Amino acid sequence: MAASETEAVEEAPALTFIGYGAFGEDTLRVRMPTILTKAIDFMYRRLHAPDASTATDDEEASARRAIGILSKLKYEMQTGKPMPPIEDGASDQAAWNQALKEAMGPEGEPPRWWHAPWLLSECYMYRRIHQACAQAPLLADMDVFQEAKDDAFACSMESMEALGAFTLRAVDPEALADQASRRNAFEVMLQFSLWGNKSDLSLMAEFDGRTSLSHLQAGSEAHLQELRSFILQNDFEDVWDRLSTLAGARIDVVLDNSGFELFTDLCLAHWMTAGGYASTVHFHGKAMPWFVSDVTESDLVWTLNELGRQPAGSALQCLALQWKRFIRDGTWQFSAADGQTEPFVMIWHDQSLAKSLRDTAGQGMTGRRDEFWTYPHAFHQMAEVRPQLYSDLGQSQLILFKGDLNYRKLVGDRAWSPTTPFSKALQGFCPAPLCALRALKCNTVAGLTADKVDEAQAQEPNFMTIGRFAVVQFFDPSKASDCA
Ligand SMILES: O=P(O)(O)OC[C@H]1O[C@](O)(CO)[C@@H](O)[C@@H]1O
Ligand SMILES: [Mn+2]
Repeated sequence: MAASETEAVEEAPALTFIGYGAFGEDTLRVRMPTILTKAIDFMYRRLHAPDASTATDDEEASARRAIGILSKLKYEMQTGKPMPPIEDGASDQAAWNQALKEAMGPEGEPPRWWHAPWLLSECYMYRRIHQACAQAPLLADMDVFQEAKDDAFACSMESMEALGAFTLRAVDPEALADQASRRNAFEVMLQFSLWGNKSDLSLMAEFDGRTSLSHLQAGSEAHLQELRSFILQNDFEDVWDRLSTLAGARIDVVLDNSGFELFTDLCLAHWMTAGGYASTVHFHGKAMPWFVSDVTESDLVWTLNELGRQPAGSALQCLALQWKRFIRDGTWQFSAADGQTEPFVMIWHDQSLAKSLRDTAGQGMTGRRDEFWTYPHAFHQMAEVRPQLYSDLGQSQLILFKGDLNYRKLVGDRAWSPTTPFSKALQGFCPAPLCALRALKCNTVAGLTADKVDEAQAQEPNFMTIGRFAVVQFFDPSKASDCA
């Protein structure tokens, strides 16, 4: 039972969105325009790449138009202009424009940059980047953040090798035969997945994921011990108790960042599968490039293929082969199969595997991505806005939510008192037992004890936004009265 559940709890204040504050101001004033500039630069280089020389005049014109659209978007963002509706006719357009409508001013004026809630504003920028790319054939299936993702991946090889070797040892039947080593392995892998969240590219300058990753690789388990003191609420025992009850269950992982964090999540999923806790793992990725480093299905395929290209017999190559087997036999599915969204077929770069996977079509070959994960909505709105996804998640026996943005949506990005119980901050979102694994990068948090808040504040006044503190927070709806 998380400590804050037992503490006397003051009533949550009026539910207002978190203010921008210093960090939010920095995000809107510096980070987001920088990200837009890098996206524009990518588009410009794509337009002038050698293979674009065969582009038709129309294709060139639409790519130039995309650059113009993002340049205008940057001007609008920096001068507090209105945020116009989404108009590319995509399947998520209605949901997006409803969210924008709900953010209108008291006189019905459209939402404006700097005045609309931070969560909506930041999500909206990425949705507008997608809209600009979608109208240009030269850019339509490109990821404007791909280069940043590839760089981060290359810098993580040593950390991945360390964790990869640990994972192979942990999934060995001998290791799995011993309950104590199971518990230790789970604690280590859960922490790797937690701290893997520090490597998030939308923060680029703030804290270089690479340095924090190098810590993880240097004497990794010893270093995890040091990092433990930065976990402000650690419900590990609750999560371990829950996992220990599972056999052949469905476990869901709502992914966050590609690169090292994705690798830590796949290692953890592998261990939970090999340990018999899960017979299927559903991974939920993003339907478009999102917050620079979030996982799209092409990131997932690229990562598996990149790992598969490592030296034969290396830990990374062995893991990649096993993970592709999990996909082929349907043990691992990607994103929720809610029947409502178009299926995507895993496109594999190495044709041999593609052929064998095509031969076993239907066996884990298709997954479904759900567009809800790239809406601006808080998760307590899911049951109403995306009922099929909510009921699909209800089939899960444990859902892991990775990262800061997912956490913000779990607690509605509200200005909670940090000691408000996590269960209350979820505002009725409880499809299944869930665990949030989050490095704090934004000024909203719930479920902490007053002592821990005081301690963190004394240590670091900006503890909520510097990305050095984290939470492992568990919630089991069967133990709560107010579940939807
Ligand atoms: O990848 P994560 O952990 O979700 O972090 C994304 C976070 O970074 C920020 O974009 C800060 O720039 C936050 O607004 C957002 O919640
Ligand atoms: Mn992210």
